[in-house]
Amino acid sequence: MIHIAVDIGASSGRLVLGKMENGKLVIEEIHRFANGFTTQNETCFWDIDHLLNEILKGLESAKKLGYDHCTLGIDTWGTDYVLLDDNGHRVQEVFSYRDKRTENTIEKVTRTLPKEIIYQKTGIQFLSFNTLYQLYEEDIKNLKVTRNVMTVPDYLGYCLTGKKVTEVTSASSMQLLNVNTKKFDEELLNLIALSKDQFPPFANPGERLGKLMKERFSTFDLPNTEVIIVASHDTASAIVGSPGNGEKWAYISSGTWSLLGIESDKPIVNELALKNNYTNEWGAYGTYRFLKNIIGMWVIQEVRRHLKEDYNFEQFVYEAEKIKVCRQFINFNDKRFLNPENMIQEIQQYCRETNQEIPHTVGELANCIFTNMSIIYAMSIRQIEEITGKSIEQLHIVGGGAKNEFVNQLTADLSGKTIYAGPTEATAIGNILVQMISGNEISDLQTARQLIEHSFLIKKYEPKEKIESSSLIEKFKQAISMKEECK
Ligand SMILES: Nc1ncnc2c1ncn2[C@@H]1O[C@H](COP(=O)(O)OP(=O)(O)OP(=O)(O)O)[C@@H](O)[C@H]1O
Ligand SMILES: C[C@H](O)[C@H](O)[C@@H](O)C(=O)CO
Ligand SMILES: [Mg+2]
Repeated sequence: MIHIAVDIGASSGRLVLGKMENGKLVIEEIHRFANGFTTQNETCFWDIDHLLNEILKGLESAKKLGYDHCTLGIDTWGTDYVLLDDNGHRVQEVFSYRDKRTENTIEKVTRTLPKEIIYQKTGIQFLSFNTLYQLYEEDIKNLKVTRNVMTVPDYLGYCLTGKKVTEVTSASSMQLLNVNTKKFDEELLNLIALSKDQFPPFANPGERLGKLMKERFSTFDLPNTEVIIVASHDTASAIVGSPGNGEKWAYISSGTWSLLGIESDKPIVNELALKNNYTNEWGAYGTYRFLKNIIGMWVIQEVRRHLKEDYNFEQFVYEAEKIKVCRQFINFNDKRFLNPENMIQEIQQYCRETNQEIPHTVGELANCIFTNMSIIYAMSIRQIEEITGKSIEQLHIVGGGAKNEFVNQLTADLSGKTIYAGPTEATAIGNILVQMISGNEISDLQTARQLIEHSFLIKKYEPKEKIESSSLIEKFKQAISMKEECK
């Protein structure tokens, strides 16, 4: 049986075909396209119709390759949503989470319901763009004509099949689900004037969504395509696709964001987790994604966009490696880096404000980003160990960022952990594996992960250079706290 993963991240989308061959999982990328939001009148939107079109182009490629029988799973980035009217039409364009309208919404909402209570209820980290805050800022006129609120992957599934569901791994990131009752939280819904009936019924990864609507997609249709509900939040699929084994592993899903955390069989909701802003998003098969959003490779993507010359990511790594020493300490998780006008100028301005050397060259900029990212990774690993009281032995870095050898080695050196880098398409792989488990081709998650280890190249990095990580992390902490005081 052939399976197709539709995996759409914030910077790129792809359709990846997966099948078993000689006891191994073999994948083939059949279509890739760029993704990104557009800014009109200072408002940031996704082009959802473009995404749908690209999915159809990918299906056409599959058909050209001779496939006519497959299952299909869709995952995308999280927290954004689509409002649908009574006719199933979009009420408005789909906002990007980087839109500035929610910049100060957490403060507004938590005046009514304190952070501690929201965290006790949801176990979800406070990010300015969680769906809760986006819906809080929504135009009431639009909400009045809204029949359904759907996440982006669920909406794309609806466009293909006509079936509406609320898949739980994406839904949990809304910060509207109660982690204790496992239902929508009425008090949170009241804050945004919505009722639970406006959300389609819950569905879990592995359930069947339905066949492609033939009447709508007659030219693109593979005659027997069935859409399977996968872990539709791309991070949840990436974690399914991470070949961790045992109890002592952590992961970084490294793409536009870096999602660093552990898989837990129960939510971890306590004071320390709240203080350090860790989330308990729901994962596939009853797991929890205890993790933290780190700003990730978005920073280098934006530097690349603003450079006059065209650089590729290999060149950034090459140039960064030439400069060994860390010259700046920057808290890239500060909200000023979420969507600045010009990332290069924002970094330089931060350095000016903090009396640090200003990075100018491509190598200096890349080194400063990659080094600080590795420091944040090492610090976060320590935080998780402190919160859980358990030590981590292996760190799996998956996603496009796993190709960054400089960050991989530096993270090993700074954290003292063994790093396993790859697969770089862990998200698409996790998407495919859920389809395979659903079709009884694989028995369970553990077997799926063994299959990944057996099928893909995973590169190991041992801590080698003795870096005074504690002193570097201390310097970073000091620089950050000085900056906090300056605010
Ligand atoms: N050859 C390379 N060397 C180093 N880094 C690379 C290379 N190729 C890609 N990357 C990194 O991978 C990132 C993109 O990763 P990926 O394709 O997993 O992201 P995505 O799926 O679009 O985003 P999301 O996090 O939303 O899923 C780039 O920003 C870049 O930093
Ligand atoms: C906002 C991000 O999309 C989200 O938190 C993250 O999990 C993601 O989807 C990364 O692709
Ligand atoms: Mg991705």
